[in-house]
Amino acid sequence: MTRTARPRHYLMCRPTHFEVSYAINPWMDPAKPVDTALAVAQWERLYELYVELGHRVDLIDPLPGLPDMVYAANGATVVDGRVLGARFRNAERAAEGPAYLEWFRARGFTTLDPVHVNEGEGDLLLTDRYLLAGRGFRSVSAGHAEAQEFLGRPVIGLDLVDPRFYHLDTALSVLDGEQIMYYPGAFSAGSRAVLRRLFPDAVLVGEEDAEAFGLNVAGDGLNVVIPEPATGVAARLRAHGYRPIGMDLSELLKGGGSVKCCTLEIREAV
Ligand SMILES: CN(C)C(=N)NCCC[C@H](N)C(=O)O
Repeated sequence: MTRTARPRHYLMCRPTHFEVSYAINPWMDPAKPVDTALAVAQWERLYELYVELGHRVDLIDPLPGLPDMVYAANGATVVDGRVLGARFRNAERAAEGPAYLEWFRARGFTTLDPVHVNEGEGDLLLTDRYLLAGRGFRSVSAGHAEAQEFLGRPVIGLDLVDPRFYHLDTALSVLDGEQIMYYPGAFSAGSRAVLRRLFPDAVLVGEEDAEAFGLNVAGDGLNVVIPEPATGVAARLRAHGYRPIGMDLSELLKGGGSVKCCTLEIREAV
């Protein structure tokens, strides 16, 4: 199958203040040392790769005291130029929502400051037809309803059941249009049945690749940027006509995030 790359518009946040000073997911261990300079260098390679691939990348200023702000995907959800702000479950990240929302407000986007918890594109992933919405660990069903009402896309709620895969974007990725890739073990039996029904041609990934954050990827329809250790995902993607590009984001993995987490997609009004 012929795949076509389409330039994307991303928002990223340099990990200037990155550290692991608290633990809100099973990957985080404040006792393990973090090399912030290495995190910045790895992040910069990701930024440069996006620019080389022809994507537009805007930057938001990192704020001291918000080490997880590098995970820009959690900062908002942007569809048709409408920006649904994030409301975080954990107090440690609460100030990130308003910071991201202000960035969009200052640039003239239509914004909504949400009432209910949703952790941006960490849990809300857009296909051509649906807004796939994770819940169970962070975002809640009322947050999904708020997303549907504001963004005008039908929400499909999906129950996450494995704490290692606490955000939807650790367990599922949208590769292009209606093509998704996911790790079935991260979902409840009912949600697996929903996914099979809606996406019979999905690419399925095993536990080892999911654990290597192989579903936390950013694609443009042809190129798919993936964490380097997810070699099984690379092979699956190649077999489906995509061009996987591996990146080393080992330091950012210590906070429980990888490629997709660092990448918020800005979908302008058409
Ligand atoms: C792929 N994932 C999980 C993300 N979209 N974001 C990473 C958030 C990491 C942060 N320490 C937290 O636990 O919230």
